[in-house]
Amino acid sequence: QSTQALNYCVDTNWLPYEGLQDNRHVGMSRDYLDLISQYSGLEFNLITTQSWVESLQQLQNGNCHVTPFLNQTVQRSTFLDFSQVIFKAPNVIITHSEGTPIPNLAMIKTEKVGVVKGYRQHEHINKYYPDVPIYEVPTEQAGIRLLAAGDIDVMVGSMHTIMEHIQKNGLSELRITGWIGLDDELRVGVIKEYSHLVPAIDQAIDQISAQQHNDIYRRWNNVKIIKEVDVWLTAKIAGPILVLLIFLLIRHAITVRYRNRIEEKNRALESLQSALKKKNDRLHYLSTHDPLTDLYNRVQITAEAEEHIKRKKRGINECSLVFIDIDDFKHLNDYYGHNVGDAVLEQFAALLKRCARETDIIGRWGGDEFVVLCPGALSSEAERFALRLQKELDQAQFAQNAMVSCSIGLSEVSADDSIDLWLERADNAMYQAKSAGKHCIRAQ
Ligand SMILES: Nc1nc2c(ncn2[C@@H]2O[C@H](COP(=O)(O)OP(=O)(O)OP(=O)(O)O)[C@@H](O)[C@H]2O)c(=O)[nH]1
Repeated sequence: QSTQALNYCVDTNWLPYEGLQDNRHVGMSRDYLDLISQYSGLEFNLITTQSWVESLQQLQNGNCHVTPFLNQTVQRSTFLDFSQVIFKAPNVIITHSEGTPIPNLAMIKTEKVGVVKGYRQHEHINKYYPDVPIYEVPTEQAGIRLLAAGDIDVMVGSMHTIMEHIQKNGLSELRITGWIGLDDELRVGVIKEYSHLVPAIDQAIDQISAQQHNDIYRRWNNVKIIKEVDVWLTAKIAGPILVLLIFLLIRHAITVRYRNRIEEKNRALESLQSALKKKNDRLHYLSTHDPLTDLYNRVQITAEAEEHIKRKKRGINECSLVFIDIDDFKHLNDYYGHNVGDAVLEQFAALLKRCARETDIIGRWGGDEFVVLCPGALSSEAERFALRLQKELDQAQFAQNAMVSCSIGLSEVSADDSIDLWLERADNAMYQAKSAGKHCIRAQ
């Protein structure tokens, strides 16, 4: 093993084979050179250049002693000796997917073919296809872009590096359509002055295992770039969908918020409506009922009586009116007090309800006066009710054991009646009862 240090140059832009990134040597040739150094003991110092053409010049003028990954050509053999082949891959033809696919260089007539300046495909085409019009490009990447832009018709290059450029630049419109009849057979090139080192390099290459070859290939030809392109494409498709989704989510959230608010307001409105209905019902009740006894008031009794006069006029049915006045109520009030008077009025109303039929209409006319309308009843039937009432009253027990009696006037509705006349007759009858000593019944 030798410990000799050698300067080396590389192609600056030929990934995944090799390239310079931040003036550091990267790519497959970097891994191979490390293994060769490890197995041969040779040391390699990178001389940075701006391009492959400059690297070739440095090799020609002796500043660079070695280049790790290049094809052997007649011209290059004039100043370099070559190791055995380290890596092999086809050189391919690339066209635009919309153009005619070109499987080999013999098919080319007038198409402009891009070839990287200084690459050995130049020598190959000149030698075997002298009529093909060559268009020199500075790098494979530049050539690929010119092809995508339609400035050249065909590009030739190394399969792996070309694929890397296509994927990296997202140029999915380009296709590999053929083979130029040439393979990359990449070797270490050593300038003539150091050609005695070639056997040591060959021995080192022999020691590189199949597994190590595989690992290097995989490391530099993985699908990382494709994944990046996929991510970009996915973002392009998913971006608008995401924006739309966010818009729909925001709209949904706003709609839900407003719907909740409206529902809240509706609930408040419903509760207000229900409270209003209760109040209206209460108002209606108060306008038709007496609050102390819960019986109909004078207004409602009058309306009901008028209805029965109309029915009588139409000959539908009879109706009798029972006018009731509690006897000596003033005295009861004076003796027991107004509260007891109220209690007696309530108890009297309850007694009326008990004695009356379900169809009878009972009301408080005012003060200690009550009216019962007995639909369908003739005066005689109304009298039976009045007698039942007097009897119940005699047996009833009132607050403070107060003695309560009443005078009752009856009148049957006639077809000529007005409400005043009908009431007047009943009232007169009641006064007759009073005049007769109270606690009795009279009819008119
Ligand atoms: N406690 C109470 N007393 C009332 C109410 N409304 C009227 N009164 C009283 O009832 C009494 C009615 O008396 P009057 O109509 O003068 O006659 P009376 O004492 O019953 O005598 P007669 O009718 O001749 O039997 C009055 O003193 C009224 O003040 C009431 O809601 N509660």
